[in-house]
Amino acid sequence: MRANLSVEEALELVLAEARGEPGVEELPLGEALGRVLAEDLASLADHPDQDDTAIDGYACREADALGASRESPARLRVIGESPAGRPFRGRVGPGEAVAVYTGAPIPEGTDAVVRVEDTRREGDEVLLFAPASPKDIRPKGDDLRRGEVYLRRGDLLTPGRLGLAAAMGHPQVRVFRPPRVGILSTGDEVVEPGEPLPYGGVYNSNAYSLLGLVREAGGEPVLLGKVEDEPQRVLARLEGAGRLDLLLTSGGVSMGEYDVVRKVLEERGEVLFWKVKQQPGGPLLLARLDGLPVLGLPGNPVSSMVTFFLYGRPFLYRLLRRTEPPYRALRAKALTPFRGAAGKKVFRRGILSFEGELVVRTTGNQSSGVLRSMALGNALVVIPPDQEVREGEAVEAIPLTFVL
Ligand SMILES: Nc1nc2c(c(=O)[nH]1)N[C@H]1C(S)=C(S)[C@@H](COP(=O)(O)OP(=O)(O)OC[C@H]3O[C@@H](n4cnc5c(N)ncnc54)[C@H](O)[C@@H]3O)O[C@H]1N2
Ligand code: MOO
Repeated sequence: MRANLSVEEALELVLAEARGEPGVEELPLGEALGRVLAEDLASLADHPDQDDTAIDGYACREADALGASRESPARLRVIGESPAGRPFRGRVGPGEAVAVYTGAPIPEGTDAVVRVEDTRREGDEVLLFAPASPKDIRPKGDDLRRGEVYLRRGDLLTPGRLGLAAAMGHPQVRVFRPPRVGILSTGDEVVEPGEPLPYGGVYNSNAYSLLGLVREAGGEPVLLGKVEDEPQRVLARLEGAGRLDLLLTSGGVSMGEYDVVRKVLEERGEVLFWKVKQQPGGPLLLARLDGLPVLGLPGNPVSSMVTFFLYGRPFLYRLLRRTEPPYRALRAKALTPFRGAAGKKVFRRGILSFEGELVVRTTGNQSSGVLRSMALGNALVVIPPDQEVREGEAVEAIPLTFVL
């Protein structure tokens, strides 16, 4: 077992465990928002499928209205119209024009359009007060070309990408099934919300904050409840959980004597590392139990969230072949000081906002037991080992919400 790793070393070992293949299912487009594509998607059509007009107006030959103006308008004969969806099928000759509407194909024989505001209709004729121009013609395939891949395996289906899949002509898409992530809580003091709180008790917040983080990262949380003190029971609980891609345990990874999960992992599985030079989340543990990767998250509510975010989320992104990174760091100006720690990378909770520039301020009490910091904050402020951040200095801030 390795111990006292840097954040980077620990992440590498966690990612090396992400070897599974999530299943694949086909979904109607309308149900695929927030899912991850399991296939490359090529366009089934050109868009536009013909040269078309970007404006309402008249299509004609550019040569027929050169130099047209209020004072000397060009006069053309209107031989038809081409609304979107009912294109004009004939051929347009010299001195002729066709009324066109945004999105309609450019009629054969024309090479320019003039906007309706620069025209006046007089019966069968139209007066053009400005030259017709090719600049408002959108060439065939301007947006999408048939056969070209615009969405890739591993792309998250955002609203824009759902629309793009539809624009390419796909009624359904193949997406990855969300990896199943077991969440097992430990600790005799932990009780479920709704139960009476005994002396020294604490409500099980970790199960729900982790459930949220797992779902946000594209996984399917499987709540496994709380384990009692016997190793056999822990194993039985896991057997009843069905196939899992990752197991999260919360609590019982520090120095305590009463830690049944760590005992099970040490005796029945293989502990790959324990302890990372970071705060919060220092006692993080990575193990394998019958081939199942296990992240032993520290019990403190902030620590379990931060460690899942920094390691569990990248693990799920790797399984899902995600094309975007699991998080991005931004540079912001610190409006409050942030304390660092000797020999440890520190992740403080901050509120990131734009006030003429990106700025970040502390959420207040930074104790690992103060979950309010994660509820109030929207970013982790990263302080490298042995450093401090003073007010006004630039810091690295990682938004906790998804940034494309
Ligand atoms: N002598 C030492 N003590 C501690 C060390 C250390 O290195 N030496 N490390 C500290 C750090 S850092 C952390 S983080 C915690 C990690 O502790 P455990 O993972 O063993 O977790 P517990 O002791 O079971 O609980 C810690 C804390 O979190 C609360 N908790 C636990 N589970 C839940 C839950 N599901 N929902 C809400 N809150 C939970 C628990 O009541 C404790 O208050 O250890 C330090 N100690
Ligand atoms: O490092 Mo522990 O994770 O403070 O709270």
